[in-house]
Amino acid sequence: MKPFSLRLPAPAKLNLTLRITGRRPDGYHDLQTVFQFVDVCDWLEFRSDASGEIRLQTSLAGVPEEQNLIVRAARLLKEYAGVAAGADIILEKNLPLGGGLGGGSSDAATTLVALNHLWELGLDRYTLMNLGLRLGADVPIFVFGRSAWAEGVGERLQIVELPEPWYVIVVPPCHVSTAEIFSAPDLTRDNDPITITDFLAGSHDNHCLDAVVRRYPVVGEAMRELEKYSRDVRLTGTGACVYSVHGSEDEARTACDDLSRDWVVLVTPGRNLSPLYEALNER
Ligand SMILES: C[C@](O)(CO)[C@H](O)COP(=O)(O)OP(=O)(O)OC[C@H]1O[C@@H](n2ccc(N)nc2=O)[C@H](O)[C@@H]1O
Ligand SMILES: Nc1ncnc2c1ncn2[C@@H]1O[C@H](COP(=O)(O)OP(=O)(O)OP(=O)(O)O)[C@@H](O)[C@H]1O
Repeated sequence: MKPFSLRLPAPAKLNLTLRITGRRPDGYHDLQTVFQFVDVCDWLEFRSDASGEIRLQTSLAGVPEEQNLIVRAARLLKEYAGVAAGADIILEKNLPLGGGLGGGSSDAATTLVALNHLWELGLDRYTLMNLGLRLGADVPIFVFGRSAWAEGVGERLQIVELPEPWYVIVVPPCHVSTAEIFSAPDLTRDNDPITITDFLAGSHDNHCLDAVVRRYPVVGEAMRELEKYSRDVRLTGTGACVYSVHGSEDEARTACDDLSRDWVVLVTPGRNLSPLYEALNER
């Protein structure tokens, strides 16, 4: 029977490496990155109705409805598929803004996937990924839903099976604008490409790191704190979040408990299958 409502997660992602290999005429950058999901999520509830309107109830202050990626995703899908129905959407926002965890992009992807179900559109994942790319470079990976090696602006995706370690993520008290970092004069834009094998052998650079730390010293401070608990500490996306990699849950929870005295900290396992598709029982 046709479902009337759906409640689904919009998980965060981590960039396990982020390389900038060139700049395009439109100002966007060619990247190489590896995405993995984590178990920290926004939650969205969708109800389809006959109103024809898209309505969003949200705990997210400061983002006008017209600019909210959830509303933009719903309208884009409605227009693309010629849908007459409407939807009521409730957002429970847990992911930090401007954190490099891709929260807004993940909300948009969950919206595309959920409304494709509720409106019974039958669009395939590839079509939804292409629609998502119109909303942002990070949307396709969340529709794809599997940990991946990515090239292009982040939309050319290839599944990679990765270890699923525990991560401790520190959320520094600042918001980093992705556009600001990608337009920074001091960003190196002509780095050599690597292969997946290089990544798996330990090449984990994030080419945005220096530009971010220069502008937001507190991000560097957070990394130094994490380095007390792990030798493997990285920046996700253009920040602000930084994370450490741990072999066991116990080790990660100990670091998290200590760091929580002074920082906002999340502790979570990595996930090769997006919690979105886990909830839908799809792969
Ligand atoms: C840094 C990453 O998070 C890595 O996963 C993403 O590439 C960013 O993805 P996103 O936030 O969805 O990015 P968008 O909303 O498409 O773009 C935000 C801004 O970042 C810059 N941008 C983004 C992606 C890219 N490959 N090159 C860029 O130069 C553009 O100036 C753009 O104005
Ligand atoms: N549903 C949404 N959730 C969060 N931000 C949204 C949403 N809709 C629009 N935005 C806008 O997008 C901006 C970036 O949001 P987001 O939290 O995805 O950044 P991010 O985690 O740095 O993402 P990325 O890793 O993709 O750069 C926000 O500052 C906000 O203005």
